[in-house]
Amino acid sequence: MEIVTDAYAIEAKGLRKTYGAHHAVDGLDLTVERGEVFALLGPNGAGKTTTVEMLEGFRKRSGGEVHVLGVDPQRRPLDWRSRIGVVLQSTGEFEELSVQEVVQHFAKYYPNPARPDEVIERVGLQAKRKDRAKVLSGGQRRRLDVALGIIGRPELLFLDEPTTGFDPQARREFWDLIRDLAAGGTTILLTTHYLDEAETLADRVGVITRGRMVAVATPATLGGRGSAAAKVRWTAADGPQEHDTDTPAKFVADLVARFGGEVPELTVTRPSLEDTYLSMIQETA
Ligand SMILES: Nc1ncnc2c1ncn2[C@@H]1O[C@H](COP(=O)(O)OP(=O)(O)OP(=O)(O)O)[C@@H](O)[C@H]1O
Repeated sequence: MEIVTDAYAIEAKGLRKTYGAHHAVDGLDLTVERGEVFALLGPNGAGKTTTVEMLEGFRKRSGGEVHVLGVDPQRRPLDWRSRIGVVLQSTGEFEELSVQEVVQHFAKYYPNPARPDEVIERVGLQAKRKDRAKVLSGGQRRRLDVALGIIGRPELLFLDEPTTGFDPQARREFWDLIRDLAAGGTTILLTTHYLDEAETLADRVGVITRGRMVAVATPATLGGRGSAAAKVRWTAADGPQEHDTDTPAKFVADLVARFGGEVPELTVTRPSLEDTYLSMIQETA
């Protein structure tokens, strides 16, 4: 089927990458709407980075059709590259330059860059402006990577495991930054192993196993999660109790009536995104 070129930020059909006999990406389909935040999930070695690097134009595909902002990424025209921001899994360049110098240097590659000082502040590195890149901690280095990804005001931002090594507060601050960018209309494709990150940030998630997209849904509905039975837990005279039900409100109302008031240690839960993801991965393994 012919791809309609400019309707989506990303459209890939039957995407393939083989290394010798190994099918790292094996006929993967992916559509990302403009303005959407899309998270790619999947176990180690599933093919997420290979997919993202083919979409960025850094790796040649072995097969399939791809359009990113209406362009075949393998062509990588200059004006297209300036519309895209990339945060790779790890970078180790420019060790001797200061944070400010690195960001200023990268700003020069773009026709309409953001102000370097503003970007440094947005990623929370203002106190480290004058420090050389090589003395930054792992999490600070990652923030610098993110700064370089957004300095060109990209329409589409690729983030490969962006918050690995972040402390909890830095992760929250990063999430705020991503929400800001998304609110400003930036399309974002990220890979992550943190299910809470996917749940908080993503409009939709896609699960990749063995080079194939096995599910695409909103975080709330992945794997039938939205309609899964609720688990009610409480403590009775003879110890902890639990019960699975499709009608938790009615079940809890009956419990309250039975107890004649408060039910000790009452909780009602649905499967977390992590529960759903893990059972999905086991099924397709
Ligand atoms: N240059 C390469 N040569 C040969 N095999 C490769 C190459 N790059 C990746 N692979 C293989 O392709 C598969 C997919 O790797 P990829 O890095 O895309 O996985 P991933 O889903 O990003 O994993 P992770 O979550 O660990 O980052 C793996 O089996 C990997 O060993």
